[in-house]
Amino acid sequence: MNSGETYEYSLLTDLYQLTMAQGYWESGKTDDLACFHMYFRENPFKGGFAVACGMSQLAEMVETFAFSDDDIAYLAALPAPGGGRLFKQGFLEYLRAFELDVDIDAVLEGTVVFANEPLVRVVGPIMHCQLLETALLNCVNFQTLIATKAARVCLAAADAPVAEFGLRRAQGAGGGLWASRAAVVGGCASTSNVLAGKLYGLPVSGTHAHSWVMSFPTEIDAFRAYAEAMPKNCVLLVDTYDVRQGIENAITVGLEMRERGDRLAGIRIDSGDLAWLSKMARARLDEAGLADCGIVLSNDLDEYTIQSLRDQGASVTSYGVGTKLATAYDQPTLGGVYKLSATKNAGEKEWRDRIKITEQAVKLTVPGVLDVRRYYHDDARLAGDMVYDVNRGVNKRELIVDPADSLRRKVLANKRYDTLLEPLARAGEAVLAQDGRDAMKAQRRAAAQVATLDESQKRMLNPHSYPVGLECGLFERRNNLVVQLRGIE
Ligand SMILES: Nc1ncnc2c1ncn2[C@@H]1O[C@H](COP(=O)(O)OP(=O)(O)OP(=O)(O)O)[C@@H](O)[C@H]1O
Ligand SMILES: O=P(O)(O)OC[C@H]1O[C@H](OP(=O)(O)OP(=O)(O)O)[C@H](O)[C@@H]1O
Ligand SMILES: O=C(O)c1cccnc1
Repeated sequence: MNSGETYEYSLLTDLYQLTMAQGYWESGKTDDLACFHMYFRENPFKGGFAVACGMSQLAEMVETFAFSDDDIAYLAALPAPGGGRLFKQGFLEYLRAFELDVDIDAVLEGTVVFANEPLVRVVGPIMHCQLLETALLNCVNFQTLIATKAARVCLAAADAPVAEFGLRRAQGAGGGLWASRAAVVGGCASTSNVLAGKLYGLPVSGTHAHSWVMSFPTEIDAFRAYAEAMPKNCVLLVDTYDVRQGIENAITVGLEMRERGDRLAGIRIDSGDLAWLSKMARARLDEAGLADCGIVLSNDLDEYTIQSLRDQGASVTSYGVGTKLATAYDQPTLGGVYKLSATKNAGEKEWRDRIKITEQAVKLTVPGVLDVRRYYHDDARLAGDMVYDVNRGVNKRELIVDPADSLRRKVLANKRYDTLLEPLARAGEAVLAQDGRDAMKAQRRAAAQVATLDESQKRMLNPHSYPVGLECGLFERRNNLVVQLRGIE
C-alpha cells in the first residue's frame, strides 16, 4: 500500500528529534536500548472506547524510512541560531547510512482500545525510537480519532449505512486521505473520496450536487438528465428549490425509469427538518409505488443529530456524513503520547525501569516493557484489560488495579484472555502482513469488537468506564519507584 503522496517520513519529524539524535551519536549512546509506548489518557469524545487505526501507515513508514542524499543536503544547509551549521558532517554521514533497527508491536487496526493502555510498543536503540516518535504519533493519533468518530456515528445510525463525505472540509490532502480510510475502518460503508478508494481499496459512492440541478432550466430536466446519465446509480437531490416539489419531480422520473427497466435508487434531502421531511418523502414515495426508492439524509450530521433523527422516527435508508466526521469537529486531537518506560544500556542484561513523575497522578507514566491482556466473560463480553510487564510474571489472582483510584480493583483469574500487541516490525523490517493492513478487514474487526462491548460502554452520554488496570505487581513497582525518586523512603 502506498499513501499516494511522496512522504519523507524520516524528515516528517520535529527538529528536536534530530538534534537529540546528534546528541546520542556524539555521546556514544547509539547502542543504548529503549522501550517506548504510545497510549492516550482519555477516551475521545467523552466516549467509552476508541477504535485503533494508523498501524498500516506506520508499517509503510518503517518500510520507507531512510535519509536520501537530498534530505542530507537539506539538513547540512540548516544554520545554527548561534552561528555555523546545526548538524555536524560526521553525524550527517551517519544518517546517510542509517538503517532503522526497531521492533514494533501494535494492536491491529480496528481493535477496540481504551485510555491508558499501550497501542504501540517500540523497542530499539533510543535514537531510532525517537526518530520515529513524531510521525508515529501523527498517524496513530489522527486515524484513531477519526476511526472512533466513525464508529460512534455508525453506532448511532444502527442498520443504516453511512457514507463518508468529508474530503472538501478535511485538513488538507493527507488529512483527507487518511480520514477517509479511518472512517471506513471505523464503520462507514463507503467514501466519496476517489483517491482514497483507489489507494486503500475502499468502496466509493456518491449522489449529485445542487449545482447539477441549478445548471438546468428546471429541476425535472436535471433529474431526467441524471437518470439518463446514471441509470444504475441514480440518487436525486430533492432540496435545491422546494423539497415537496423535488419529491414529486423525483417520483415522476422514478416512474419513467421503471418504464425503461431501470430503478430510482434514492433521493437525498440536505436541508430543513430532516425527520419530518424524510417521513413525508417516505409516505409519498410509497403511495406512488416507489417503496424500493431509498432516502439519503445529509447536512451537518454527527452521532448526536443522527441519534435524534432516529428518536424522531426519521425514515432513512442511509446517511451522508462529512465535515463533523472527517475533521473530528468536537475534538480536534486524540492527545496520544509516546513515553519512555525502560532502558537497557550496552552491556546490561536487564531492562531498567524508567518513569516520569509528576504531581498529576494521570500523567505518571508506567515503567517496564508492556503488553495488554484482554479478559473475556464466558459470553464473550469484555471483562477487563490488564497492562503488564512481559518480562515479569503476572500475579496469581490476576488482579488489576486502577492507577487513578487504587481502591478500584478487579480479579480476572480463570477467565479467557488474549494479548493485544502483535508484531508490526522486527529489526527495522515491517512484518505486518498484507492481511493486517487491509482496511476492510480492519472494518470487520472493529464491527465485531464494538459488538462485544456492553451497551453501557457504547452510550454517547456518560458511558460506563471499562476496567483497564495495572497488573498488581506492576502497580506496586511503580509506587515504589515514585517513592524512591521523590526520596521519601
Ligand atoms: N429533525 C431534526 N432534528 C434534529 N436536528 C435536525 C433535524 N433536521 C435537521 N437537523 C439538523 O439541524 C441543522 C440544520 O442546520 P441549518 O439550519 O443550517 O440547515 P438548513 O437551513 O436546513 O440547511 P442549509 O443552511 O444547509 O441550506 C443541521 O445540522 C441538521 O443536521
Ligand atoms: O454537511 P456535511 O456533513 O459536511 O456533508 C457534506 C455536505 O457537503 C455538501 O454540501 P456543500 O459543500 O455544497 O455545502 P452546503 O452544506 O453548504 O450545502 C453536501 O450537500 C453536504 O451537505
Ligand atoms: O455524493 C454526495 O452526495 C456528496 C459528496 C461529497 C459531499 N457532499 C455530498
